[in-house]
Amino acid sequence: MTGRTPVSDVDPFSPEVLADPLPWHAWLREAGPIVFLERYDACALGRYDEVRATLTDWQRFQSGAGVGVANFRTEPPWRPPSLLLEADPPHHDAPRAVLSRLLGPRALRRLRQSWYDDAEALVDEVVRDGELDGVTDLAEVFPLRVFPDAVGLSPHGREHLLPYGDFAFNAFGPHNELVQRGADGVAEHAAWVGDQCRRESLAPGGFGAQIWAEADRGEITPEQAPLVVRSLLTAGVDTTVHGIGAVLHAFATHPEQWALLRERPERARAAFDEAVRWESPVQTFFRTTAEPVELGGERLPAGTKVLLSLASANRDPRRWQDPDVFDPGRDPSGHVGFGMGLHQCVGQHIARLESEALLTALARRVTGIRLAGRPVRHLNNTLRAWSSLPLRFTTS
Ligand code: HEM
Ligand SMILES: O=C(O)c1ccc(-c2ccccn2)cc1
Repeated sequence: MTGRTPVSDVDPFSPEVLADPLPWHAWLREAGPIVFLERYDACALGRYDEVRATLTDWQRFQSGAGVGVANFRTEPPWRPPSLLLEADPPHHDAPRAVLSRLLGPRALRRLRQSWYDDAEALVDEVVRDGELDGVTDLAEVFPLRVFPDAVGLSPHGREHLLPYGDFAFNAFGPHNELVQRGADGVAEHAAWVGDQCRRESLAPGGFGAQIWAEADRGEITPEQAPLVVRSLLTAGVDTTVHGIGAVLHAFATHPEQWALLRERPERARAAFDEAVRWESPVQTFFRTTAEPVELGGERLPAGTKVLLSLASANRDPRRWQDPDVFDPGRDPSGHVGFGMGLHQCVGQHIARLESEALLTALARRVTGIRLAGRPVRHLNNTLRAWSSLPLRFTTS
């Protein structure tokens, strides 16, 4: 690195930064277009333009060496790499085409009414005047009620899903205390997840069975099918739980916005995207340079790990007006909370439908939503999450 690139020994994965990353994001954006992180022998990008440009340049900034700190070329991954997330074209193409087809807007019209009904039922169950926990009573309950059924998973053992995903998202970071603490139980969670990916385990008609049917049609191979199912179980649970936690926290801290949502419940979808921009449930991940590249005025050798801070980019004042304001009335399109480009989240429509169904059911019944105590963070190397969100509801 030449002297021009600011060098930092900050640890973006330290408990202090994970608990409150905003000062780190502000420093990163102001330090320059690119910063060298001594501790991880990696570069870091915090500005919207550089993050977006890197995400949309899959040829030079690749995923095949892993999208975490670890470089799969030099150290073995903890599990067989994802056929989507940790793959580049051409290998990425067929698995991606399969999930794009199965998880696209057309496919979700089939689920819409039943997810709306399930959201109404859950709200009727838990919501009454008084207090509840937005995480343990709503954000963790609704996705785990509707998504495993849509995939076709066994009703037994679903408690493995959240800790498995939590470990997977921690594992994109360094082997710190969060990873070490999760390592003890992951084998049992991974065993259950792996078993659920077998054709025989999956209920007919679910996403899992549909993936196996795609293998029968030759769209992917039978060897790939279980790993494509595993992608849904890894990426499709913790993300939506914390996305819903984020939007509930956003409204609880902006009660005037809840009143506006009740007037126009069709705005629920846009409000969720604004919460994904504002909070960025997925904070960071990496790319690896495939060749020497120029970035931010610096020349990076091939094999350089580049940290992309989605959260910092989503609050970059160079791109967003009043970026730190949660404003469901703004146009959030272009946010990088679901990524951008080739690897952009293939499950984003699922996430939007889950959140929209729950928010719409709540908006119908809940006239006021406020914090009823101090929320408690759940620390993870990649995810921005709450472990507890005390809320007070008033109902109509
Ligand atoms: C609020 C919820 C969610 C957020 C914030 C989120 C975020 C993201 C992001 C940022 C990426 C890009 C990763 C990269 O570029 O390396 C991604 C990819 C992906 N997501 Fe999501 N996601 C969410 C929900 C889901 C759901 C519900 C599913 C499955 C049903 C899912 C499945 C995937 C898969 C398979 C990929 C890899 C796509 C590829 O590499 O082509 N995600 N997600
Ligand atoms: O295919 C998988 O197993 C998988 C897919 C996507 C993710 C992911 C990573 C970073 C940000 C959001 N999603 C994780 C796992």
